[in-house]
Amino acid sequence: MLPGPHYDFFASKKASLVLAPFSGGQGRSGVEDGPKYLLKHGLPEQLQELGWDVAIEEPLAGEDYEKRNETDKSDVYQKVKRPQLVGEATEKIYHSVKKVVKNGGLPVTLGGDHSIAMGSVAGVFSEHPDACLLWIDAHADINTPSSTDSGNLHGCPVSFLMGLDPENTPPALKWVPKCLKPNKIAYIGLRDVDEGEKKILKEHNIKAYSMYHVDRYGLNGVIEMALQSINPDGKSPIHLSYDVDAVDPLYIPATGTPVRGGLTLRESLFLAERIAETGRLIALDLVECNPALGAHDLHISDTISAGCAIARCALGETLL
Ligand SMILES: NC(=[NH2+])NCCC[C@H](N)C(=O)O
Ligand SMILES: [Mn+2]
Ligand SMILES: [Mn+2]
Repeated sequence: MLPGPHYDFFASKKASLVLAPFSGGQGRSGVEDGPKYLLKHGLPEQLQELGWDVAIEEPLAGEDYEKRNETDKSDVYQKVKRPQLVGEATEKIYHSVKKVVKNGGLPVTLGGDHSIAMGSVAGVFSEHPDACLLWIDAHADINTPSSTDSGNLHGCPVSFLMGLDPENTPPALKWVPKCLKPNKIAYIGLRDVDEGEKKILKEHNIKAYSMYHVDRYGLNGVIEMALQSINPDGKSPIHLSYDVDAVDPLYIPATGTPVRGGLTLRESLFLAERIAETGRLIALDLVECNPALGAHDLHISDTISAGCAIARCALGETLL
């Protein structure tokens, strides 16, 4: 039977915006201003308008991570850049997200770069070990400390959550629990995957849908296949980790590692709507908006307004 429109996609409409103004997972400053811009654009009010109770959590308040990012050049472990900084920040985010979930809220973690998902995903999975993860991204972010070329930790969060390279894990990241099984993650939107990452994806038989698959089967088809593989009975809670660089830079230009040939704006929203429709969404990350990388104001407002729209769609805007 085909499901028609229905009501009540979210058990309780309590959301917490978990602010993660953090840039230490990569080298381009400005991404730490993502949360500030999203708030200024009215995200909290927009979600309230949709009937959500909106709280704000600031796990990183009171510590100047940006300053440390500039000054502490000794924070390197083998090839990995700033593990101490990333380790501390993500652990704080972990505790904050875990608390939100424990109290029955839906955490919307606003980055910052994608390294912060080590905190958000670990926080969600510690309360819901049966959850599954949809990773929307141009990149696979599954490099290990051994495979990374750039040394940037925003290219590695998935490998830490899976515990792929324990011998080379920097001490400051040892707190990250091995909580993600390879059959519980699927990717959509990939188009810039490193050779080492391709090997890892293949070795663990991870469901990875690239833009080729989006063209081949249509986005809806790809979402169905992804959900079928990570959530076959449709009962697992879903964590949606949304890197805005999955979207074509025509629509979201202000991001640190843009790659052409991405999702259209409409596709990017449909994806969020389709996950909302499952009624299983329990957490959302929205990462990699970098207002400093807009060439002019229109780039910034396009990026931030599309980011807000993705969050609204994931939280049910276009459902009844
Ligand atoms: N979250 C992101 N935008 N990640 C980009 C990662 C790029 C590249 N694969 C790296 O490991 O450095
Ligand atoms: Mn990316
Ligand atoms: Mn990413």
